[in-house]
Amino acid sequence: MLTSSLSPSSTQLVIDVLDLVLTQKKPLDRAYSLQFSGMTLQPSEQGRITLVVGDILRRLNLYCYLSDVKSEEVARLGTRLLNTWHLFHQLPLPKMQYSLSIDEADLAKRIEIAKADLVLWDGCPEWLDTLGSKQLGDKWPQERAALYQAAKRFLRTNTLKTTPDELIKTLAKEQVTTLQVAGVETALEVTSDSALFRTKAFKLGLFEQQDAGSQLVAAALDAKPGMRVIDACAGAGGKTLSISAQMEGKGRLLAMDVEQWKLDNLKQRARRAGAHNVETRIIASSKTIKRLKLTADRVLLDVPCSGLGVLKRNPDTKWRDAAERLPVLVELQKHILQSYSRMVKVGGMLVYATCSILPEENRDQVDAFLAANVHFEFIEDETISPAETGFDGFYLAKLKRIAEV
Ligand SMILES: C[S@@+](CC[C@H](N)C(=O)[O-])C[C@H]1O[C@@H](n2cnc3c(N)ncnc32)[C@H](O)[C@@H]1O
Repeated sequence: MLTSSLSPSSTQLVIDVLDLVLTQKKPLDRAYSLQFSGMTLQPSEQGRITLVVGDILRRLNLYCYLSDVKSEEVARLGTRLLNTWHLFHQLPLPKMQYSLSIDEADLAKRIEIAKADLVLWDGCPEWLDTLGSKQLGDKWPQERAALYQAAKRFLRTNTLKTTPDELIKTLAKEQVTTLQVAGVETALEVTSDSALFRTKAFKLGLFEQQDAGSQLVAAALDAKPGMRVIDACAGAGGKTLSISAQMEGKGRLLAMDVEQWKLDNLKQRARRAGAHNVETRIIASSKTIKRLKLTADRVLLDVPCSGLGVLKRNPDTKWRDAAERLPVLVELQKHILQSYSRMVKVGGMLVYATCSILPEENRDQVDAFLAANVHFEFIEDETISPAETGFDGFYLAKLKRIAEV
């Protein structure tokens, strides 16, 4: 958390970013790029702004209650929200020329009331609490509390170019301090406030920023050099690059997606990482999948999902009603699993994965698939719990094809 208050100009930037997200419904990363482009902000100040925006979005309903400001009033009453945020975190108020005052006695009363309402205290919207309680039962309160914590920063060592030990030393020379992460071989946790993307180590492709949980999902694929591997929902390639390193850059790794701009981004990242065995292919129609029938030793289906495991990193998702989108996503996941599983060869393995912790998107999907596809066998599954690991939340299931049909 901050140890000094925001400057007046940074306070205004926080209000402007929040307004873009909450009133104009822009995704958080888009709001940052709209707000920061063309500005010459010190990386440290940019870091402080993103820290405050992130914290406010993770517990928006709490801060709105404490300041008596509605989320849609942020442009007009944002100074009161920000003053409240500073007082709540025991920081001096920002020195703005004009700002709305706070009744400190009323704030103290509100804090006591909020402490007694754990759903509010954990910054959880009602729709999410209902969904989480229904699907996770007793496990939900601890996940709900974990999901308002700030996301830790993790790196994945690019083992095509270096080792975790070497990377720790290389980064230390650039004033980036890191720690090894127990149980995740390639992961380092960043413990300094450094701007990672400006380091020489990043430009040389020695690491990628990737959550430790996401690294575990990619590792579950157990891809070996020389195999034919398909990452069928590759996006911008977070897991693809990790898989390429597992394969030591040898064999064929096909990264597919329905969005070309993501694959273009992936190609650039692959070049920097020296991941020369990555090939990209747009999924233009069902024919793209049919042509690859029974060809792959490994298939990763990192399907589109509610993203409810990664709310620490994407807290704006909390304030869009994802419950409405859930049935559509569940249908799409079902379709992808049924149709894309055709690409696995006999004896090959499929990994179905989400960044959700909801059983409906996870084990329920796998069980329904297995019931309808006796030529696949369940190996094992794992839910990576934010509460238990401190990582983002993921699910992965390993399935083996035992016959053609
Ligand atoms: C969870 S994201 C993948 C993240 C990526 N694997 C990573 O590690 O960075 C899901 C991806 O599925 C893609 N997608 C959506 N519909 C799809 C479909 N019908 N077939 C394949 N990919 C799809 C999305 O464009 C998105 O990039």
